[in-house]
Amino acid sequence: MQGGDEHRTMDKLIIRGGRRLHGEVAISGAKNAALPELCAALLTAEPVRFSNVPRLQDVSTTLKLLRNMGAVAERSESRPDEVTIDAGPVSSPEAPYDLVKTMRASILVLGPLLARFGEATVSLPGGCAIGSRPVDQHIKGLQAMGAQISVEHGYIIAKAPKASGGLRGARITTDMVTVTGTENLLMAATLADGETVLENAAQEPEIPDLAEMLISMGAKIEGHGSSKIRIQGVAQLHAPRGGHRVVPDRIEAGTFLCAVAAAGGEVLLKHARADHLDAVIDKLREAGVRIEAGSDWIRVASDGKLKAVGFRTSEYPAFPTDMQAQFMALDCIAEGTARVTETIFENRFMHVDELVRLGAKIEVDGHTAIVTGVPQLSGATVMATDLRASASLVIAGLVASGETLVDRIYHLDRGYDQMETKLRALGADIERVK
Ligand SMILES: CC(=O)N[C@H]1[C@@H](OP(=O)(O)OP(=O)(O)OC[C@H]2O[C@@H](n3ccc(=O)[nH]c3=O)[C@H](O)[C@@H]2O)O[C@H](CO)[C@@H](O)[C@@H]1O
Ligand SMILES: C=C(OP(=O)(O)O)C(=O)O
Repeated sequence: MQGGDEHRTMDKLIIRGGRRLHGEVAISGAKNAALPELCAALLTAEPVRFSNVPRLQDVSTTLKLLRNMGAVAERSESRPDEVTIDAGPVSSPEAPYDLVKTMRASILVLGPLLARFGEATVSLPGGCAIGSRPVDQHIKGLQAMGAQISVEHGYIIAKAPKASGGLRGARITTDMVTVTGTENLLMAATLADGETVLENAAQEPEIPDLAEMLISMGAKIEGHGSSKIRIQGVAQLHAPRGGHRVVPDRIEAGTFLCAVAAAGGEVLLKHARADHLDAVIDKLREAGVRIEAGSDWIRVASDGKLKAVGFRTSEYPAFPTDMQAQFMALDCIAEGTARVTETIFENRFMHVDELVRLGAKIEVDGHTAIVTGVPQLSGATVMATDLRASASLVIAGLVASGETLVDRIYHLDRGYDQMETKLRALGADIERVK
């Protein structure tokens, strides 16, 4: 899937490897919480204030999408982590292909639009480098709530007219655990008539964060953070009193942990939630990385000498698929052999060929990659293929000898808030070139 403004699509990163990382880095708000939460502002006619919103291309795309529908969506100039969305004036509950194609999370407007306006027309999200990513479970769940849904000319056309009672509560068991599917149905259910029970719900920390925001808007929700969420629909929602603060990004934090583990050094991650990263931290410790943590900080220290550690991605609280590529970069330079199995997405090993260009030894057999550590990677030109693949190549570049040029970093800009600036402040030799 493509992403990024025209002027940034050509940007590249040049990394000269071999520097240790030292100092402090502030972790930003979570992309995967901010995106559904910005969409949740569609559920009320009152202006919603957000803080700790990361500066990401995906956030800009979401704001653009909301404005396209008639909302007033602005980032504060004086406090750039603050965003206000006034969906009062929304006149056109439509998400066109041009905006949706760059970001799969735009499907998250479907539930809120249908719940508040009784209709929504949302383009099917485009294909993506990590697998086919259908949205059948979102559609199935909304149909169970009484929506009439058809797919015409690439658009999901959904109707649940208020005059005929709108959405109604239902018991929904999704075929698999789906993060954005759970979020879409959760948001839709807040304004449905009666009780909705979501079984097999996703438990990723971004879901309780969204649920807490919805509760502060007047929604009645129980069980969020477990696999069974119960929602009693209410007639209308208001803006969260005092605004909503986006939870810290556990994947950005995990990426910095891996960067320090690989490059060596000692770094304090501020505003980072170790309790959302248990599986990753366990594996890092197994690899020989030293980690201490408090309620909102993590300290990581590494001498760069790592043991290869195998892992298997799965739903939260197990090892996240969004950390698979970054951790694989560590295994590439560790001692021994590791078995990495991807169970969430069908095609999420696109970084393998690029890591191999840097000298890594990896064999892929179906959903499993066997990684044999090598003593040293060597810099080369590589191409980012998706968001986390890009981060994996940056980590590899930090330890490779000589110069690594990472092309197509618009993928990185979708989901990392000023990654190269943060790395440079820690001592990395990294620069963005146009
Ligand atoms: C914006 C956001 O939060 N993105 C995250 C979200 O993506 P996203 O919510 O898209 O991922 P899902 O949890 O929905 O996908 C899990 C699996 O279910 C399949 N599936 C999903 C829905 C559906 O209707 N039908 C279906 O077959 C998918 O193809 C995939 O194989 O969770 C993923 C899994 O943790 C993360 O990698 C993404 O970073
Ligand atoms: C796959 C990811 O995001 P998205 O669902 O937005 O494509 C990700 O954050 O790694």
